[in-house]
Amino acid sequence: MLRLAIQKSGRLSDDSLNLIRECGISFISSSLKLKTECTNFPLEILFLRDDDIPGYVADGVADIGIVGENVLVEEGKQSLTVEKLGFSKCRLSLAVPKSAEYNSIADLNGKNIATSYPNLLQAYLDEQGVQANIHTISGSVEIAPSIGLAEAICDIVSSGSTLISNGLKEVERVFKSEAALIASEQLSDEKQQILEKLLFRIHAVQRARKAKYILLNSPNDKIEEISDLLPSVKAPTVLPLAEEGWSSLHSVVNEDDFWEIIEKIKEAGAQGILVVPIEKMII
Ligand SMILES: Nc1ncnc2c1ncn2[C@@H]1O[C@H](COP(=O)(O)OP(=O)(O)OP(=O)(O)O)[C@@H](O)[C@H]1O
Ligand SMILES: O=P(O)(O)OC[C@H]1O[C@H](OP(=O)(O)OP(=O)(O)O)[C@H](O)[C@@H]1O
Ligand SMILES: [Mg+2]
Repeated sequence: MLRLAIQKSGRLSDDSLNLIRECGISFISSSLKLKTECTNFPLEILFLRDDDIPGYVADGVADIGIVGENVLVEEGKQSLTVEKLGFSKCRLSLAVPKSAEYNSIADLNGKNIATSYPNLLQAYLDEQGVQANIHTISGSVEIAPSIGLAEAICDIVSSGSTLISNGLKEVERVFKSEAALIASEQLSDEKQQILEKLLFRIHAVQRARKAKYILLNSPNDKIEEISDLLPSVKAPTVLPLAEEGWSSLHSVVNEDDFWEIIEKIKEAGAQGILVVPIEKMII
């Protein structure tokens, strides 16, 4: 059985659990139970504070984990990374009061900066040649300037609304982060095999998230032109329609290119275009 550590409750929790569920893995979860065994896959899930996850995985108490890269790098455990997972995207940024004059990072020389990420911040300040006093606090960092604890802060930003609500402006981006899957360096062969099975499923889910299945009707004399516009896993499927002179074309398109492709195939004569989500994609 492979032990997976995920965040009990917070910004990583829902997406971590959804990913496991989308991999077809079932488990019973309740907010009070901090450990659960999956019913149809050799996986046990531990629900922990996110800061503890890299340490548990490094010590082999948990075999794998899902954690933000910001926490991972802060704790000096980036070597445990297996791969990025594409959710909980955010950045670690420096911010100062909206009214403060700020021209460059040099303005932070000799200033007090409050943060929960002292290592990441120190590395950034060193790189920039700035000497400041770092005050480590564990949360509600955005309050620090307004209570006189610091002149600047360094904290997680996503939409930026927490900064705005607290009268702050973002001035420097220190680190870009997203959720990552991490694994212990001492997995047994058996556990390694389970991890590979899990990764196979994760990749199928991730590929499917980015892709759409597209179905359309095409006059037979336009099949070639439209097929050339459609990317696909191998080649588009072409099926005859009950109406003479028409065919149905099926293919897979990337979500990012999707609107551009639709415009082009419509111009080329495609009709009755349907776009449907894909649940899993194995290539
Ligand atoms: N606003 C956000 N948008 C996107 N991702 C975020 C955001 N805030 C944090 N994250 C990411 O999610 C992780 C967990 O954030 P959260 O705020 O839930 O942590 P926490 O309060 O330290 O939780 P815990 O109680 O587990 O210690 C962060 O380390 C970061 O990688
Ligand atoms: O730029 P925004 O979209 O406003 O997000 C940024 C905020 O999100 C996180 O806190 P969270 O809301 O998770 O609460 P926490 O302080 O309890 O961790 C982070 O610590 C910021 O305060
Ligand atoms: Mg935490």
